Amino acid sequence: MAPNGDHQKSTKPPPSPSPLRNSKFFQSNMRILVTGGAGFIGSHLVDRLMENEKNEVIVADNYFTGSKDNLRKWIGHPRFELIRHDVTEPLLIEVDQIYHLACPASPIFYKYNPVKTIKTNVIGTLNMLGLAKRVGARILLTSTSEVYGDPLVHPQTEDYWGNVNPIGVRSCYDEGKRVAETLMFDYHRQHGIEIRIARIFNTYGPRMNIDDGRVVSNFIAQALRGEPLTVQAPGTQTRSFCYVSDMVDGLIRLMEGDDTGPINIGNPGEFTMMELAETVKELIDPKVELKIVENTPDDPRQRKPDITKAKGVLGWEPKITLRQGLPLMEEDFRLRLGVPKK
Ligand SMILES: NC(=O)c1ccc[n+]([C@@H]2O[C@H](COP(=O)([O-])OP(=O)(O)OC[C@H]3O[C@@H](n4cnc5c(N)ncnc54)[C@H](O)[C@@H]3O)[C@@H](O)[C@H]2O)c1
Ligand SMILES: O=C(O)[C@H]1O[C@H](OP(=O)(O)OP(=O)(O)OC[C@H]2O[C@@H](n3ccc(=O)[nH]c3=O)[C@H](O)[C@@H]2O)[C@H](O)[C@@H](O)[C@@H]1O
Repeated sequence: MAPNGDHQKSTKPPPSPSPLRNSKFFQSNMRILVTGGAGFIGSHLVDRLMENEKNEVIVADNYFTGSKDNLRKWIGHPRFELIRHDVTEPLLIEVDQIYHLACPASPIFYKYNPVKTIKTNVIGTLNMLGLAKRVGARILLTSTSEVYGDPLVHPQTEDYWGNVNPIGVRSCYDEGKRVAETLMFDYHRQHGIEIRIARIFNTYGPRMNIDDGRVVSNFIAQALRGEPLTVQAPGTQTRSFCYVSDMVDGLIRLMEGDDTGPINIGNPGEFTMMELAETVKELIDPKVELKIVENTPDDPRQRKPDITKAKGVLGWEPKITLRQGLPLMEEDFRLRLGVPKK
């Protein structure tokens, strides 16, 4: 073998660079983890994040209440990865931002296995904070208006500490989220982690599980099936409903802004459950009946966000009213239930 390799000279042209060199994969400059990204809000958030060609998105989800179907348009995309992962176990990856959504959100699901729900909120958030600390990522927690419990202040401002039953059937969720918020601030103060906390108020829209159990999805599915709308007693309890595209916009603004929060993100339009049922009835099927059924323990009697802080700090306010949002959700439910509009 000649050491100078002269006789090895080839007449072949040099190989062309790997096609990956020009692929979008290598241009990405923000790697974002979305835990719970196969769920309702998470999948809409992923859609929005993927619109930006500079983002690479990784979803970690255990599919308890979410589904791969919600992400089907991204599976196989070079800037997208989907991992079956339970956040109660540590996750070792390299990311720049973490949107931490993983947690069952519908009361029927979070009460199904309350010990698992509290583990998800506490150990899951601890694991994601550990990841944020190790790689220096900014982390956003989707907390909830349930941290205000059955509120004695109305509408709720962020400085209200809440009225929460620590030993009730909802505590795995509302106390779990309160501990998650505490952990976020302790990691921020002790380790300098960049944190963001959103207190989300009832959000609705396409892709909610049809049998999710939450009130808007229940009423729409019931109206389309011609079943009575189950208004839980007394029917005078209120909620304020935010359309999912407004919610995603608020979450991204919070992540990109400078304020740690907590910040209320929700639509201040407040309705009694009876008013919601009447609106769904009017829009979908005026012949459908309303049925008063028994309520569940500790159901908050009123809930409405004060969004002064979101307006001032994030320049955010919702754009879609309930009457505009319900038909968009109806359209999606009709498609999935196979009930065409007459
Ligand atoms: N939708 C709302 O009205 C609302 C209101 C307040 C707060 N939030 C919060 O927003 C987040 C998303 O809510 P959503 O309405 O999209 O609910 P969802 O149930 O549709 O989504 C939750 C997702 O988290 C996943 N998940 C649950 N436990 C997990 C675990 N241990 N490990 C990994 N993945 C897990 C589920 O499979 C699902 O994909 C939740 O944190 C919820 O508490 C939602
Ligand atoms: O926004 C929030 O912070 C929280 O709101 C909801 O919890 P909740 O408001 O109890 O949600 P629903 O189960 O949709 O109930 C809303 C109201 O509708 C009533 N309801 C529910 C279902 C039904 O069929 N009929 C009915 O009247 C309930 O009694 C309750 O008063 C979500 O499920 C939580 O994930 C979220 O964190």
